[in-house]
Amino acid sequence: MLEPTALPDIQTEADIRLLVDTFYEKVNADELLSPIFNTVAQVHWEAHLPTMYDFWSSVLLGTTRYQGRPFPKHLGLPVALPHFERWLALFTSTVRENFAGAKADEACYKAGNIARMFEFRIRQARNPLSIL
Ligand code: HEM
Repeated sequence: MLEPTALPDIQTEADIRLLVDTFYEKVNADELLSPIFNTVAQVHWEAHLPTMYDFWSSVLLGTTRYQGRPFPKHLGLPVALPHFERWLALFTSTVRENFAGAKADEACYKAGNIARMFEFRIRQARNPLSIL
């Protein structure tokens, strides 16, 4: 029987770029998320991808290149729970298809926490009484 090929963990900037590039390829092929990025927000990918390399490098490798505040950029988007569930499913599958190890687990865990937090804060901003 063939042994499955061992996947590397997320360790280098090249790994971060692979993660981000592969994830946004999936996003751009996704019928739910692609219109949000490409039609609604009209994302300038040449600028967005390097921002996302910086973000994930800061989150996972401890560099401090990302200095932004991501939540406000999401507040006005027409997104709700299904979009965040899809976003997380694509992110998690990207990680699991390319990496394995403690950092890969951490990437999925942190992405899930941030996605749930964004979804909650958007819902709360739209209907502040919902928390009562
Ligand atoms: C429904 C799910 C999501 C959608 C549709 C979405 C969409 C977007 C869009 C349209 C932008 C703006 C790009 C631009 O500046 O042109 C953006 C920026 C960004 N997003 Fe998301 N996003 C989602 C979830 C997330 C999650 C869960 C995270 C973190 C784990 C995240 C992290 C970021 C970051 C760091 C930026 C860059 C903000 C900046 O310019 O400083 N996004 N996103």
